[in-house]
Amino acid sequence: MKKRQVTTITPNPAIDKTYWLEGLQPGRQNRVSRVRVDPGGKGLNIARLLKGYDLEVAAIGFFGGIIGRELIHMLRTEGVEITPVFVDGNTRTNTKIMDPTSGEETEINEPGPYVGAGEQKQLLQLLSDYAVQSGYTVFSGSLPQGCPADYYRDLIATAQTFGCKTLLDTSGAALREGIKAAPDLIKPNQQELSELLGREITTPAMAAEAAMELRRAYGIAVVVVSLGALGAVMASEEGTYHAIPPKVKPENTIGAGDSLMAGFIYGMVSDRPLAECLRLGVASGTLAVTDQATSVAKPQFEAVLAMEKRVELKRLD
Ligand SMILES: Nc1ncnc2c1ncn2[C@@H]1O[C@H](COP(=O)(O)OP(=O)(O)OP(=O)(O)O)[C@@H](O)[C@H]1O
Ligand SMILES: O=P(O)(O)OC[C@@]1(O)O[C@H](CO)[C@@H](O)[C@@H]1O
Repeated sequence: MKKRQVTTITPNPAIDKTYWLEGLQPGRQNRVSRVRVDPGGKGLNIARLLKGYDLEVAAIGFFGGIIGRELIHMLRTEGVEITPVFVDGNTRTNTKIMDPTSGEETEINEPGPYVGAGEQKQLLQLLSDYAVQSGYTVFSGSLPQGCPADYYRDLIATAQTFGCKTLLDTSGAALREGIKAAPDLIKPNQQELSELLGREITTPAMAAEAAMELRRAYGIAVVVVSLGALGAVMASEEGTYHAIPPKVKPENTIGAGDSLMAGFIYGMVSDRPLAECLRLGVASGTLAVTDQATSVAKPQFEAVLAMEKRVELKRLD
């Protein structure tokens, strides 16, 4: 019996600083009307959400400087078990600008501190310690400077040797290389999928076709493609599905993908059929966009269950 249900791996965590600013003017002085600060980084968002959903979860990643220590403090205050690999330099601050009138969201993400080969090895070792105790390992977000594009491939291969299920949510070269390790699940969004395949994916039907193609080409058991307000499609051995969310008023869609992942993982951990995991994932993602925080400030599973009832599930194959 594994001690922990889920371990999330966040190589490039962040503090998210969100500004509310009407009519951003590049090249001019801009004054914001409101600001909020949240812990950020995809894997840390997933860990906080899963903790809020009452799962046994641990988080590991690279942290540095004052911001890194502040971030660890914020997470521990919420009761998230976190084991850092410390690096020189400062954990990044990612700036998000919300325009309340247009609804436009602008993201300015820093590259993160430099992570050397020794620290990369330390995280690999730490992952072995956690993978042996965990049912699922979740690899999320961009890689910091210094990490090669195939770093996730090595991490995933290591977790697989301990019989862990591996889930990957990243973009660009890290995604292209990471899928070569055949993780159990990937969750690109529409843009990440288009970039990966080198062609524009614009409809749920195209996304479903592309998801099936990726399963076949790389031996990935489950491919979920998130499509913003259109929900998400999934290709799996249990069928191809589209989960469609209800219409909601979006407050902040940043981190919605992490909430989708958290809902989906909750479903997997509780042995639900994959179509139900997708429905829970879309419910959790949709709930997140109604919250002003990047991801969700105070995740509660009862709210996900209420939203789940409003998500329509369609079989596509
Ligand atoms: N405008 C919206 N209305 C309703 N639900 C939404 C909206 N935007 C996102 N969602 C929900 O959140 C899920 C994930 O959204 P999205 O595809 O934007 O993820 P993402 O691009 O990976 O997000 P991020 O990288 O910011 O975490 C969707 O599948 C859907 O359930
Ligand atoms: O730069 P990355 O690692 O791709 O994304 C980082 C990030 O934008 O993702 C999260 C939302 O999903 C935020 O908390 C965080 O700032």
